[in-house]
Amino acid sequence: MSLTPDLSKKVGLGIAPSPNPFLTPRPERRRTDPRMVDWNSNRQDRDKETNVQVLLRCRPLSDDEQRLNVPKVISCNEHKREVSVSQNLANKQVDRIFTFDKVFGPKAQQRSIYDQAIAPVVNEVLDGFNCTVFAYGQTGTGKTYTMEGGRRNKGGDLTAEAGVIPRAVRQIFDMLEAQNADYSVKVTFLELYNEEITDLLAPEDNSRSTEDRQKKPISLMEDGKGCVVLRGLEEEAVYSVNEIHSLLEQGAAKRRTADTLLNKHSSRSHSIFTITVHIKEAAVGDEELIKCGKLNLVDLAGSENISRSGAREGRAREAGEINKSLLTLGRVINALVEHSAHIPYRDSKLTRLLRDSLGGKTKTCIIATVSPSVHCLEETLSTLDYACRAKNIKNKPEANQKMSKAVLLKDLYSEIERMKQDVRAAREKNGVYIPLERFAKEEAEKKASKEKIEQLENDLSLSEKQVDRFRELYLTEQEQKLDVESELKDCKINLENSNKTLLDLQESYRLAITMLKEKESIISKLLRSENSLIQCAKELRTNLQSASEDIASLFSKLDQKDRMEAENQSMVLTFGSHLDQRLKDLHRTVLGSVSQQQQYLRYMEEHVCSYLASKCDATQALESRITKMTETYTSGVATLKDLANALQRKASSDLEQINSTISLQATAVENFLVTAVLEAKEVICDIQNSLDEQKQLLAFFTRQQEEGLQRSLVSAQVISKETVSFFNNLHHHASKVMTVLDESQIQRSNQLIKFEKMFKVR
Ligand SMILES: Nc1ncnc2c1ncn2[C@@H]1O[C@H](COP(=O)(O)OP(=O)(O)OP(=O)(O)O)[C@@H](O)[C@H]1O
Repeated sequence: MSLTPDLSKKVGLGIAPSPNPFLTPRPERRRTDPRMVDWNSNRQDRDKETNVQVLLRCRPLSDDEQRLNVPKVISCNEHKREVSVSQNLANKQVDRIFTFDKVFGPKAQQRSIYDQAIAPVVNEVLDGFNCTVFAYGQTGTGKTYTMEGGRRNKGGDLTAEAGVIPRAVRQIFDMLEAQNADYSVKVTFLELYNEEITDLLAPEDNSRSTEDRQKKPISLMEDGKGCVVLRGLEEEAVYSVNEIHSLLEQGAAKRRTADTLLNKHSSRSHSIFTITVHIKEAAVGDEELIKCGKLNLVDLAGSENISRSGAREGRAREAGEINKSLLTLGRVINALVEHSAHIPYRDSKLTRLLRDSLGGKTKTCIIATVSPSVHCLEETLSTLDYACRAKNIKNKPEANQKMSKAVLLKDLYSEIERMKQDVRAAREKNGVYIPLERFAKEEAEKKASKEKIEQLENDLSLSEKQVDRFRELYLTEQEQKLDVESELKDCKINLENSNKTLLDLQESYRLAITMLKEKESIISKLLRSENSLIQCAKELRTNLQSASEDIASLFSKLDQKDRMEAENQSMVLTFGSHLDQRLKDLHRTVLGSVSQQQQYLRYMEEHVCSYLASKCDATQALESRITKMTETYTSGVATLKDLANALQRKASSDLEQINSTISLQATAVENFLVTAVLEAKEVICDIQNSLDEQKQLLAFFTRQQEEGLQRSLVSAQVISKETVSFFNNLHHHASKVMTVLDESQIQRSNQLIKFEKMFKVR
């Protein structure tokens, strides 16, 4: 930004001079003057592009916000130079991260911001550069707090809350004093309100009304070389920090502020405080050089959401103007970032004033301020996007050309001389107070004008004739015009009324739209919750239906179970009676078979006894016979022995007789043996027969026994099979009933869990 105040009117008259004060000529003259020495003509320096530095400062929650527990959506990481914004988009937590050249969180102190970010900029000013620091952000986020500070500084002492401006002033003076250099410091302080520039340092004209005083306008012009000239802007020479502070307070008090919903002391205008420093440098040969640097400190009005700031009518128009100029600033930033052929600087006075700071030769630093509150999320995101884009703006900072002191002094002296002549003429004469030389010059100009006037008079008489002709025409036209005018007046009144109604309507329309939107959102929320309720009710109904169905099925299962149990009971009973019957039958059969067997056994016993008795008799008879035979045999053997002896004694005479007797005896023995054998055979046969009989009887008894046993076995098998099948059936039924009961138990517990869950959710 190169703001060039018009020096023709003032320049620090009446202020006590410093030990070595000097005043600089108009900067526009400096640029064009061929006598100036370009001591800084360093090509590399010229072509060096630097990005605009962007800092981000997040203010702490205000006392009111803390009391209301307003949630924070911003978190700052000063170390990483990052700011993250937490957003809730469609029920999703989304974090957006922005990176800046420096980030200062809510706890950052005024001093640390200044030392880290602004002090190096001020050093550049003292090195002969033009620098701009401007604060940008939503209303109430701390732009004025950052630039000017919280509380006013007492005397020359800086308080902890002192902002960028008082600290920069202090640094400039401290450094100049430390350098022990000859210097001059001048300041301007202007306000841009509703596209009108006013001088905040202009002395108050007590003859005017308060309203007129406040609205003393400054015209903004261009010198044809792209430099902005502010005609009528007071440039005050200052010699101490305190002087600047009092000027600042004076100017700040004149700034337009208002109480809005978002800031009790909201600045309604943009303000630019400019400090111009001229420093005498060490002589190069005979030449003494003057270095010039300029620091522009800009506090922009806050961008605001008109409905949220509660601005109405005049305030709303004012906010509209603020937003319009900031919008143009945004368009300029966009055009610079996109390297557009046309940069719309001329679209607002703000961008015309900041032209050199955005894409020009100035070193620029933007402090973007944001609030951490969730209520400011939309504006915060817009500020962060804005500031992020601004990081890409490239400036080509160039140090101001140094001037030789001789040239500067010559210019100053001639300026002073001209002013002195004016003062002298004013003191000495009455009437016209101008020097003779200028009087002669003006007389010649007057003569030329007179000649011109005569010629013009001739032209005028000719024209007058023409005018007469036209006058008639004009009169008729006039009458028509009067008619039209009265109509127009009516129309204007109507139009004004319509405009007023339109504005009212627009306002009420806007209000209605916002109310409608709010209502729509409430209705849509209600609809959504109604739908979800209906959905829940439907789900509950289906759940209840399924539950009642389950309960019915449970009941039917219980009935079935009862039925089965009754059936089982009756089955058990019939089985019991059946079993009882069968067991009785078995018992009877067993008893019958036992008695039969006993009978058989008794019969067998008897039979066997009789058989044994007969056998005993037969054996005894056989034994007696055998005994007899043995005796007979023994007697025969003895007889034979006797005979043999007799025979032996009779010798061989009786041999034949003996032989015959022997053969008789042998035959008798043989016969006896045959009969004995036959008898033995008979006995054996009898024994055999009786044994066979016994065998057959025993076989018969055994068969009968076997059959009886078989029958009882079969009936016992049948009974056991039936018992087994009955118990299997019983077991099967019981397991079925158990599984049914288990299933129903699981189902019921699942349903109960579901119900519980559903009721918990609701
Ligand atoms: N970093 C901070 N620390 C403490 N208080 C702050 C801070 N920033 C701002 N504030 C306080 O917040 C309030 C609003 O600040 P300020 O007036 O500076 O906002 P602004 O951005 O200039 O608003 P507007 O654009 O409406 O002028 C003031 O009371 C100020 O003291």
